[in-house]
Amino acid sequence: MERTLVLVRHGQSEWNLKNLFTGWKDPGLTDVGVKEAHEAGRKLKAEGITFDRAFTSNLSRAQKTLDIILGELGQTDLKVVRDEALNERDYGDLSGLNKDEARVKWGEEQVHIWRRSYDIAPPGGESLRDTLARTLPYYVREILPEVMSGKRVIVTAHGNSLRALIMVLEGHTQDSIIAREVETGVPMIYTLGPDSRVVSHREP
Ligand SMILES: O=C(O)[C@H](O)COP(=O)(O)O
Repeated sequence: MERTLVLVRHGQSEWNLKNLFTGWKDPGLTDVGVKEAHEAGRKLKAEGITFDRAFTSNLSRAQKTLDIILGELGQTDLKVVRDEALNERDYGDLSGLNKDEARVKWGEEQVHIWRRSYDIAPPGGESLRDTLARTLPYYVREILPEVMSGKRVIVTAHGNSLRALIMVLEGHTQDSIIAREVETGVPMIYTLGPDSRVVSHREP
């Protein structure tokens, strides 16, 4: 049985372009972000992949990315499930601040720890562990059963909500997840085995 799960980080957002911490804030896609989403859809089409189920967050950049991908696949009628469990990591007090200015204020190392560590939360926000604590139960409860029943599933979400899921899917440790970057608009195609573990992963 085919068990396909595709994860896509939204295309470039207005705040990615401005280099601002975004988290639960809701900026739209830039023109580049829209292009990246079309490109993601075209890549999936070239792979011959269509979907039976689609999940996204409560934030417009991920929703719009999904709409564009489904448009490229001729699947605009597919029902989309939106849930804040898939939202970006809450960046707390950093939300809206410039990432370079934050490095000047708090130092390169501290900002990197807030952005990439597993268990150190930015002030007033969520660590990756906190993010995992909401994305993983949602994945197990809502998404995984669909994949395991042979439905082809797409999830469009965010750099850190996806890093949380990827940590489990790719079997990263708290150390190895630090270096796992997720690019905007690049489809990550996973095939799962009968025990729900990943047997293959590619990024066309
Ligand atoms: O929320 C944000 O600012 C970005 O989408 C992801 O941020 P990061 O690259 O700092 O993890």
